Amino acid sequence: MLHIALFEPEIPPNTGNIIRLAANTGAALHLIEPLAFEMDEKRLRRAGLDYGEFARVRVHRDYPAFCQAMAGARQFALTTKGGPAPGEAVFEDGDVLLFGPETRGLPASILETLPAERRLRLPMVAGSRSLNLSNAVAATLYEAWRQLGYPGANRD
Ligand SMILES: C[S@@+](CC[C@H](N)C(=O)[O-])C[C@H]1O[C@@H](n2cnc3c(N)ncnc32)[C@H](O)[C@@H]1O
Repeated sequence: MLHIALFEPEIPPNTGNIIRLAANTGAALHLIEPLAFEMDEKRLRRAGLDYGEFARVRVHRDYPAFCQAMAGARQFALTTKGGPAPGEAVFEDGDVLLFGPETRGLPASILETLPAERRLRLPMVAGSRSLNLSNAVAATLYEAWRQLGYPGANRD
């Protein structure tokens, strides 16, 4: 299973899109606190999500707690300051795809802990600043899932 991790996400509709994306692809979703919003069932329903989609979401109290929970898993950080594109990485079952908050990106203190080949950047044309968070997650997750052969997918 692939793991998506959102570090301190700020914008509820982005997280809502990513909850649906995780449910659609069989990925696990990890939200790393503090969150800029509440994740209760009533709000999720209002956002068009159902409880089944929320069931695969785990909330972690901070980044060290997340690392402890995911000990042994390889983390790939997605950053506008990164190097190789996701298509140049080789993903494995159990990998973590880690994304930063909408207004700040991932802090240097986290990026510095990862080797350069695990800091990835989605290519953009010159002059672009960044992709929307949920688009960045979708593009990266689909590349990783493709590399694994789309396990669990109904391909009829
Ligand atoms: C809206 S962006 C953050 C923008 C922030 N000002 C920055 O430069 O990092 C939110 C998150 O989406 C991901 N992201 C957006 N565009 C990306 C890109 N071109 N390559 C890799 N990750 C990207 C990163 O994880 C980023 O932290």
